[in-house]
Amino acid sequence: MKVIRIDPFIKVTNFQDHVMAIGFFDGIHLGHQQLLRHAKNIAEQQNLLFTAMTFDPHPDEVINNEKARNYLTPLSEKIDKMEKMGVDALFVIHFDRTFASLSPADYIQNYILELNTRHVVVGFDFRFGHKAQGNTQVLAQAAKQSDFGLSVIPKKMYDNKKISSTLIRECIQAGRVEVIPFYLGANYQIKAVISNTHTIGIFQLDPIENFIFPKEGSYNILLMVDARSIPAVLQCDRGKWMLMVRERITNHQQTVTIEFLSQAMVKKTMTM
Ligand SMILES: Cc1cc2nc3c(=O)[nH]c(=O)nc-3n(C[C@H](O)[C@H](O)[C@H](O)COP(=O)(O)O)c2cc1C
Ligand SMILES: Nc1ncnc2c1ncn2[C@@H]1O[C@H](COP(=O)(O)OP(=O)(O)O)[C@@H](O)[C@H]1O
Repeated sequence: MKVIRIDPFIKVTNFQDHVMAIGFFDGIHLGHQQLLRHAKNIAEQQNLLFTAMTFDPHPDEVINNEKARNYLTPLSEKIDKMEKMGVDALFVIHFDRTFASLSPADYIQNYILELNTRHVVVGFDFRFGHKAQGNTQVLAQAAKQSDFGLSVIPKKMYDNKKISSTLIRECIQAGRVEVIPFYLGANYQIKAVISNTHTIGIFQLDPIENFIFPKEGSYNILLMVDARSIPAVLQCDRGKWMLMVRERITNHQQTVTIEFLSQAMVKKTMTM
């Protein structure tokens, strides 16, 4: 998969005709997956490239001055997941105040038409352009006028609620990691580094990148390390994440993947 970063000083010209899914896509949850699969199908039917367009950082970091925002999928993780969804090229637009002030019409002209997009795929609640003035109706009008295709994907729900990255963030932050597969289609995963050994079987874990962490507590997890998947317990106490593993781990100071399964009932607090 090609990753094409776009900022106001980079203009992409002569891009191959393609079908483009647009959105922030934090988490690539089941709603996003439905949308991306639809775009992939159309690209295959029409023999076009399958692309996605996302933004970095999140508009709220720029517009609402939200500092050090955490993500379900920080950009590198999102790139991995997009590749797994079969995306041929991912446009990553540097989201800044200049970009945010583009009108819906200018966004369509500069970032849809000039990129040779033949078909656009968005969700029912997609908004774009200055003050989020553009919506699917504006896009539908432009599609008619400028002769590109448009698919608007209906709301994907679970348990009568719209599947959304906000909902998933709230569940994780509340420690309800066991419900995440219903929304994400998989357990919630983060990447971290085993930084320190305290006593045999107890290690300190330091987050890398800006992943959202569950609230303090104890969690049953799977630790992916040394090409193994090891059941373990992760406990957070006063901001420090400690890992209790029964098996031998040699891979210190390396990046590991932690998959959250459920909250653990741990009576005794670990001693550090
Ligand atoms: C050209 C452009 C300008 C935008 N300007 C604003 C803005 O002024 N205020 C805002 O809250 N969001 C703005 N957004 C963000 C969108 O509302 C929306 O969050 C973004 O397009 C990602 O779509 P999604 O949230 O459906 O994934 C803008 C988006 C685009 C593409
Ligand atoms: N549950 C859903 N069903 C259908 N489309 C969705 C759903 N959630 C998001 N989308 C669409 O996916 C794209 C990315 O949306 P985004 O705003 O990043 O997701 P979220 O609402 O989860 O934060 C947008 O086009 C949006 O309309």
